[in-house]
Amino acid sequence: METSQWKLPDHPKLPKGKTVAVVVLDGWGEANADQYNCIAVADTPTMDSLKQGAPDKWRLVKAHGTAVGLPTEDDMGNSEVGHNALGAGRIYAQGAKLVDFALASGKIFQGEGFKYIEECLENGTLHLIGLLSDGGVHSRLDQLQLLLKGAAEHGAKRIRVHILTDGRDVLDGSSVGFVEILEKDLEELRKKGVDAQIASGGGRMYVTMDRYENDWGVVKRGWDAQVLGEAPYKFRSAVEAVKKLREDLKVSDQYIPPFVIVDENGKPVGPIVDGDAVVTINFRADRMVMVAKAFEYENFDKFDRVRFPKIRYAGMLQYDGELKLPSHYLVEPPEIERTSGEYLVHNGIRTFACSETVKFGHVTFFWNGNRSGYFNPELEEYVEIPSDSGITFNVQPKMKALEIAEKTREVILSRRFDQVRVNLPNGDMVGHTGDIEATVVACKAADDAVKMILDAIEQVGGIYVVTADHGNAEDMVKRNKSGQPLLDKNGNIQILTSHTLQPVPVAIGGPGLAPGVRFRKDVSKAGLANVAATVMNLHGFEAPSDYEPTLIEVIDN
Ligand SMILES: O=C(O)[C@H](O)COP(=O)(O)O
Ligand SMILES: [Mn+2]
Ligand SMILES: [Mn+2]
Repeated sequence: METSQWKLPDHPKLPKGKTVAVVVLDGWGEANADQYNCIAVADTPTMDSLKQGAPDKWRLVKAHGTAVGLPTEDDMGNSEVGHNALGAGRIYAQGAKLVDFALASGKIFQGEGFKYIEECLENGTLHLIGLLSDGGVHSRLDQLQLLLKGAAEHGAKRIRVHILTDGRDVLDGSSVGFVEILEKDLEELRKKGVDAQIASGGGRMYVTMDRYENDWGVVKRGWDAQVLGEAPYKFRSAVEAVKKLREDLKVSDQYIPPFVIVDENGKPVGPIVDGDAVVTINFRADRMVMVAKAFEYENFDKFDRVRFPKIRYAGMLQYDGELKLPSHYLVEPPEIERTSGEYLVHNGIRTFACSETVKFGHVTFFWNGNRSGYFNPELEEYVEIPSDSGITFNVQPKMKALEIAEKTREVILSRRFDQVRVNLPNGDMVGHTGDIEATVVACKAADDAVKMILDAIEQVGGIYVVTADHGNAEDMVKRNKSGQPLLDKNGNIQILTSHTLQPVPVAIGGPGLAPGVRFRKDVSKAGLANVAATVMNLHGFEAPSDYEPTLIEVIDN
């Protein structure tokens, strides 16, 4: 786009030059207070005081389902679609939906990506690697089932599936059932003469699915099992593997150690070798970028791959548009362009973004439409506070909230930036562990961090926008349709480790907020995508006309 096309019109009423802090509390939804609502249980005076501003300065917006480009209203929100919507200001059909379309129409098998791997199907093995659940956040089992069927119809003679068990976007313990369903499908394929089997597995948080280069050891464990056929545990069947490892090691689905499936002679059934095809079946980007690098890059120094087989590799989607990674993929990713961050930088807004490693890409990569890197390094600075690695965050529920807030405060007080954007991960990362007590501590830590940031905004006469990307910590129990907690067969409540369908708050304020600014009453169906235009207004600009409408209006006093 030409420089002149990036120019945003001045807002008729709102001034420029105010520091705007945009704070995203990850996994912070709104729900009725009870003992499983960790936000309500926690001491959160700052967020409570923002709520007092309703309806003019505090409101709820939708953060799940079609409001963020997901297939149905039963789809919970997630960080990718949430931050995409917050940053892009428009609703894009997201990966989950695009893959559904491509499979339903059969176009997936006509595209460049499938044609590329198809060449290996005659003589090589097709390996499918990915998250095995119906969570719909990173992947979906029904999509894998359709891909398996279609691949066999298009000539795959030997298929190996490398599973990653979930328990994070779905209930812990549900992985056994998903493996059983997959095994049935593979058996059907075998009856049709396709040599199809599960070859390896492991829990998603311990094997393969690391993100933002927090811990390459995770990807290495996956590589060893999937490519080299080496793992500390060997089983004849994946159902047995998952059941036994859960029981013997007392681990949850997310943390099952790597295992390989072996034949009657103890030989791994499916290492990846020269001439094979590999497809990573997840549509979501963040936790696939690292493994994609391992499969795609000739020069790679993150761990010793031992063997780098000559394969044809494709992603379900292209995971990083800037790096063009991977170079082959089955489905075109959403083309998220002209994000608010890019516009604002073109209009001279000096931008700072910060989180700790586990969410760093959320306020940079996802915010900017799945694009890594700066738009203009002279105007932007992105700071990553290193996360602890190798731990589950219930043992450190405060995570790096204090460090993020301190850095943000320092940057606000320096007045070097016009927009200061942060993600506070606690409610989400600790919520995913299912540890209710720790999640309460996490929510308080996030609230403390918000306070520090708002205090700094107060000092510089700035403006704040506090919001969240989807729910998590506000509901930690699986419920029936009438909202009652569900019990398992032993009478214990079923802990909900996943996100929720709840709306999230948006709060505005600060001494720099022009008098007369308040939330409009006429955008009742607002979602996260309405936040971008709102933030642009607070910087003194009108949003582009195709953006979702702003949430605010200015009343003449
Ligand atoms: O990747 C994860 O950790 C979960 O599947 C979703 O969490 P996020 O969408 O908040 O990152
Ligand atoms: Mn999130
Ligand atoms: Mn999450």
